Amino acid sequence: MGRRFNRVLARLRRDFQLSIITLMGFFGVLGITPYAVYRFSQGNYPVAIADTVIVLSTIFAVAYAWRTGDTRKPGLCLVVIESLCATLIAIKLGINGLFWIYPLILLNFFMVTPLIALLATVAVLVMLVAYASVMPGTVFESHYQMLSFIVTVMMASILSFIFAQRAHYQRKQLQSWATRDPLTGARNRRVMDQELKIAVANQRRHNISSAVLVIDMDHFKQVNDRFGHQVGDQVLVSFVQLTNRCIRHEDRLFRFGGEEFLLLLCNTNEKGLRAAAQQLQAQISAHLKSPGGPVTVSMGGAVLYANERWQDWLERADQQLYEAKRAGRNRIHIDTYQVAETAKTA
Ligand SMILES: Nc1nc2c(ncn2[C@@H]2O[C@H](COP(=O)(O)OP(=O)(O)OP(=O)(O)O)[C@@H](O)[C@H]2O)c(=O)[nH]1
Repeated sequence: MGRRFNRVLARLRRDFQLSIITLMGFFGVLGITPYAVYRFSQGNYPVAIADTVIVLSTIFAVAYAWRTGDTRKPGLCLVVIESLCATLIAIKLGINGLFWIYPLILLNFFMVTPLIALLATVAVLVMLVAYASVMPGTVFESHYQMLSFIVTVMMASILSFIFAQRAHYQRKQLQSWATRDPLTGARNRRVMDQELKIAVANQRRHNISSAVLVIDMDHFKQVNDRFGHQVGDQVLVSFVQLTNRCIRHEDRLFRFGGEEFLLLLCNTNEKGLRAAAQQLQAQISAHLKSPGGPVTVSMGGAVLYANERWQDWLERADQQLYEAKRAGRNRIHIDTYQVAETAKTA
């Protein structure tokens, strides 16, 4: 029980959007349920049903987010459903219903991207004003009240939009600082460990094979010594740009050490690994250069075995890199399961 609770807390701490959707859901259900009960007791069924739909859809959205880890779809659904219900409630209750539009604005900006939230709020405003124009005296008691409502809603929306945009940008920047190498933009070592663990889990649960390629610049010290550190840096940056252009969208490049990189290829067997390595090497031979001429790389690769620990998998690829270096550099060495088995039995 205690461990389960700790796991829930850890997940909430790790996943910002999940914690937001949970918090909003909690307060939404807590705040609206008494009103739903009250409206039913008063016989105001359209509003009672709208309140109930809000409560149930909120519970469903939070449960969906927890089960799947996807917060985008339930967030969007909530924004659409709650905007429609809040509009209906405001139409039915007039000024008493209009108060609910303000928490709705906040909810929108917490749940979806700032632009979608702004559009949703404007849509609610347009629906209310259009209805009030067709049926005067239903939603607003006077033109002055309608104008005040439009101005205050727009002010609240625009300020929320600016704040949300800024928070969105800062979160992205923080995420980038925490996960990317500042020089090359490749993913860093911390993310690498996590992604390798995910690949191992995918192998165990879904039998999806993954492969790694450890790539190391050849004689890179000479580049630094002859042309300076800045030129060395530029070669590293060019290498990452070149590699990112060559690999598939789902593959991941990490900066493993100084001039050592790791390429994680998902859903790849030994044949695929070899083909990817050869293609990358051809591109590097053709395009990666320092002022002293072409820069070559050595590569060591390994496909993940069933039930293998990620550290052992990495160790095998590293061993192959070592062999490639020892064999003269500018070459690819791939660890083969069959060969390893044969060698053991021989
Ligand atoms: N410019 C630059 N150089 C780096 C960076 N990180 C590591 N290096 C350099 O990479 C070089 C690595 O040298 P070695 O480990 O001797 O390897 P090497 O010269 O490539 O030789 P082999 O790997 O055996 O082919 C060192 O000179 C490091 O200073 C970096 O961020 N920028």
